[in-house]
Amino acid sequence: MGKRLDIINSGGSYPVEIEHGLRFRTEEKIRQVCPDATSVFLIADENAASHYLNDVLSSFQQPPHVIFLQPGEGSKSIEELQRVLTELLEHGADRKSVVAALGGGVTGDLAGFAAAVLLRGVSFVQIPTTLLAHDSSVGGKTGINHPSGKNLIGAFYAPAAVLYDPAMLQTLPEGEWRSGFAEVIKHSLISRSGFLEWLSDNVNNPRDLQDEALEELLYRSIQVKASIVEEDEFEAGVRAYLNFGHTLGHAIEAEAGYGTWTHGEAVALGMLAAMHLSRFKLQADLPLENVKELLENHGFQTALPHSFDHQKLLERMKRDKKTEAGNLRFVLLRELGMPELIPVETELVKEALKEVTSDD
Ligand SMILES: NC(=O)c1ccc[n+]([C@@H]2O[C@H](COP(=O)([O-])OP(=O)(O)OC[C@H]3O[C@@H](n4cnc5c(N)ncnc54)[C@H](O)[C@@H]3O)[C@@H](O)[C@H]2O)c1
Ligand SMILES: O=C(O)C(=O)C[C@@H](O)[C@H](O)[C@H](O)COP(=O)(O)O
Ligand SMILES: [Zn+2]
Repeated sequence: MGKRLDIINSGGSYPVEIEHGLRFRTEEKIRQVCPDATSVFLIADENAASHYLNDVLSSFQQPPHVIFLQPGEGSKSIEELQRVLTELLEHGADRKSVVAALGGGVTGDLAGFAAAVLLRGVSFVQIPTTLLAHDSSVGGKTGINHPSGKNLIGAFYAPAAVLYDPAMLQTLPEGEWRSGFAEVIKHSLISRSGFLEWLSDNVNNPRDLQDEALEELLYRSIQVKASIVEEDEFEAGVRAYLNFGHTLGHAIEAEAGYGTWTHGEAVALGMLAAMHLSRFKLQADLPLENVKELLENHGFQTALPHSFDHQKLLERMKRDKKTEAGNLRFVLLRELGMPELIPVETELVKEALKEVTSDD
């Protein structure tokens, strides 16, 4: 049992290990990739820590210093970054210290950015505890939010290792399984690897998957991401495809107030809007109703509530990192599995917003 991928990047490569029970071997695994580490600092989401911190700590001979993070998107802030950096410095972090993130995407993004800027960079290890973090822990995007928009401050900073123990997902609330599954669906829609077919044949509810089947799901979804980030680590081209659904998704998250919508819920609606845009702009013949039904079957909201002001969403979208010279660019699908990054006229975006807005 257990699976491993090695992600090749500009720094060499790093392992992504997926194995039930891996949390009990955390120190050994960190030492394998950082043999001369002077100390380990664990940045831990409070909810994840309440279930798994003792297991992780039991793997250490010398217990690491633990910095707790309050659960929620609000922790991806400049204030929390400052607090974490201060605590790392006050507890003697040096250039050979290792920062390890125990939690979901929020913890990984914040801790990774702290590791990237602390003393101009210390080693970083991801210990993901959510389904969504199969996406966020791989590829080296780290960062925090700004009141203007999601992830507007950050750095590409690859982990030294990703230590994924899927047994830790068992305590995830329903909505967090759903949120993570949106990124699984995203990977399936942008890839021609047969993942979409595999998913519909093998996964009814990700929560019901037993040990090996869950490892297989994570492995296959990470494989899609890995092949893209290996080709384009710093998003000069094809990596933007991983942003399918995120132009509107990020705008929804920021406009609703960080944490009101989960990342995955917002991305799911963003994917539907991007598919409408693909119809308008590329005359793409996409199975939109099937994808909508798939999302509904997994409990996603597929209609944008009337409370969202379309003009405000548009203004948010214009601050997206893909925007160039004020022109919105979207990841569209020419057909399933064939994403492209395309400039889109504001009028078409308004039409797509109307298409996804709730009738009642
Ligand atoms: N860096 C990237 O490439 C990338 C990719 C996708 C998403 N993201 C970012 O990731 C974030 C979302 O990540 P997330 O969905 O993991 O959210 P999260 O980190 O906020 O975790 C979701 C919730 O689950 C709780 N939790 C975590 N692990 C748990 C466990 N094992 N048992 C019970 N509860 C647990 C947390 O306390 C939190 O309440 C967003 O900020 C998004 O922008 C980053
Ligand atoms: O890894 C990537 O590249 C992604 O775009 C993955 C996304 O799922 C993720 O939400 C990412 O944080 C978005 O990046 P951003 O550059 O749009 O902030
Ligand atoms: Zn995402």
